[in-house]
Amino acid sequence: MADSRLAILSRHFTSAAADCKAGSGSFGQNLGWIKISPEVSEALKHGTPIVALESTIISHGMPYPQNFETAKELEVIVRENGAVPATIAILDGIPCIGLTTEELEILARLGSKARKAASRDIALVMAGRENGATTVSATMYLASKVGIPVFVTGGIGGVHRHGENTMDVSSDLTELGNTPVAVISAGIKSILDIPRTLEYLETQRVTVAAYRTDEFPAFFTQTSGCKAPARVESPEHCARVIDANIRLEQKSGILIAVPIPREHSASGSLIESAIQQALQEAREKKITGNAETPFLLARVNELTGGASLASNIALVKNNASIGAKIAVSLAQLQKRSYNRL
Ligand SMILES: O=c1[nH]cc([C@@H]2O[C@H](COP(=O)(O)O)[C@@H](O)[C@H]2O)c(=O)[nH]1
Repeated sequence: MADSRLAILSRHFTSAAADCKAGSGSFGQNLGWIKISPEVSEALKHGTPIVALESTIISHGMPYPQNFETAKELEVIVRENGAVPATIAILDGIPCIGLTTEELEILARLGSKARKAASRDIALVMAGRENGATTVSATMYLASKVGIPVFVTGGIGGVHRHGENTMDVSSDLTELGNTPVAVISAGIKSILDIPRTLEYLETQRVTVAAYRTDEFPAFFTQTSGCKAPARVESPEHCARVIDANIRLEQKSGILIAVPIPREHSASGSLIESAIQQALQEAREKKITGNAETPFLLARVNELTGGASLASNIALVKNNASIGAKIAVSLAQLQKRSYNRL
């Protein structure tokens, strides 16, 4: 129900934002564990569309200074499309919803010195007063805590190749099964096992749809050889799916997979052979667990002479523009429902 959605939003807002005395940047007495930027706090209060953005992509996904430039550009794109950006990270042990440019730069310069923080790591990073770059799972969790239903990233984690033996399955997938946030991504990299990832998402009750295509995209390439479980046609269509998920009070999330724009996917086969080589090297060097994705991303970028980084940046920007339009449509839909009450 729209009213319950609004009630949830307002509960989240009053408990997290108001108690945090959002706007002053100081911490509240009750829930003094999270900091919401004044701009995001205002947007939450007024039902202005917001797009959550993750921070592992900044620290571990790209090198400095391209990571800093991209992080700033993503926020500009979100704004140009009518939404408020909320980059999420943990700074000095405090989960932050909405970062200043200075904070974005701190994270970008820290790179892999920041801890790659998945959901399970949030408590550890807080307790240790560390800096944590949030992955898809941790960003989803924190976004949902404050009532942000739309989140843009590049790619999500998945079932790793040979996952049937190693059990290496990203917690992004289980978080998607447990947290009602819509993740807008370019699909899943072919460094992962895409068919098994789609199976696992089904098991987790995650709604998965590809944007204006029948095929599930593979991050650097528009195609993966896997049929998408469903297809969505427009930001309005995505917003209706998200709105329905909220009305149903589903606990699970939504994955919207947006193919990389064709002009940036040209180097797909070059990237694919680099991926094969990087996977081989990871096996030889016995690089596993949460170190594997950053290793593969960096190595593929080296092997492609920077082409993969350029594609990566292009697809995230495309996702940011579509994600912001989805957030705008969703906010309009919810306002219309609210006005009818
Ligand atoms: O193309 C990318 N895929 C994944 C990541 C990051 O890696 C995380 C998944 O890591 P793992 O496979 O260790 O769960 C994602 O949530 C995201 O933050 C990234 O930067 N770029």
